[in-house]
Amino acid sequence: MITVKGLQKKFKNFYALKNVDMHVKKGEIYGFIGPNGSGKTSTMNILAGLSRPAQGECTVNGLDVTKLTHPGDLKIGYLPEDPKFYPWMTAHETLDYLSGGRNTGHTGEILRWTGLLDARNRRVGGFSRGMKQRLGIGAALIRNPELLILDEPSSALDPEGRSEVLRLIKDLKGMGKTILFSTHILDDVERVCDTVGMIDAGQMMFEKPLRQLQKENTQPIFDIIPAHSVESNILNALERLTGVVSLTKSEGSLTVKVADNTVSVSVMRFLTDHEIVIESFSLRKTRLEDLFLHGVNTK
Ligand SMILES: Nc1ncnc2c1ncn2[C@@H]1O[C@H](COP(=O)(O)OP(=O)(O)OP(=O)(O)O)[C@@H](O)[C@H]1O
Repeated sequence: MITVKGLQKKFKNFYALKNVDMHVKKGEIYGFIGPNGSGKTSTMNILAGLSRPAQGECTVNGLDVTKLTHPGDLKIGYLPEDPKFYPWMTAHETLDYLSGGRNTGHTGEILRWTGLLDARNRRVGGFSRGMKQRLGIGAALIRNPELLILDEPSSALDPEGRSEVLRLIKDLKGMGKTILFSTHILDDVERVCDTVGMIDAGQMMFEKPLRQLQKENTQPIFDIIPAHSVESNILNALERLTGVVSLTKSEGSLTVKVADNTVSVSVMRFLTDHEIVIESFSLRKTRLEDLFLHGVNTK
């Protein structure tokens, strides 16, 4: 759906984008992450046909965006970082206006889907941030595009508003749409994305399926919470088990560092043999948050 190669963007003498490669596949949710000022909006504006790159190849929906005569030719849905609406229009009037007065059935559907049906006759000027954002997503969908580019759709919202927006993004995927969205909230990426691309200072740091990223960064550490306290001689025996590298005990939980994931079998067997009731047994995953901080700080 989107292929970007060697993308550069220059503002006077400053390169906001130095070398960006991206591949967004049909039907996926792609999370575009990066710290403030890293180049997410600059990239997305180019992809939406709103700005021209200094250099690089950029194909969106089969069209070369560097040769567009009008952004509307792209047939995508675009939600800017801070969507603006006429405050005196109602939600219904806004969507009707954006659809060019066509497709009124679709407008009703969008109002229902975005949870704005009851508020359809209220002026948008009085809408909360979350309502405006949902209206913005609805507006991006008004012409039924296959690809949606959403710039920070959830970042300025409270947890409930974020959950609602993430639900809409998942729904869009269910409708067969392709979604590229930017965010700096890594939890949101972990909740909905298929692929993650990370940009820092105008350069892509990585682009990988979320599952692969999580797998590659899984640490062989088990966090075990026993239901009752475990005697120290049993803990010592557990620490001596083949494959166990170290064991640390803290406030009712055990941190067991192992050589690799397969050691889970003998650790579980040990716990069963010693009739240790456990409340939780989990393999620790490196959170995207850690990767992000690591990637940014070790550059
Ligand atoms: N019109 C402009 N003129 C000059 N510099 C700009 C312009 N637009 C963006 N920049 C600069 O380009 C860099 C990338 O900005 P961009 O808005 O793309 O980042 P971002 O990742 O979207 O940041 P944020 O998360 O804060 O929105 C920043 O250093 C920014 O100051």
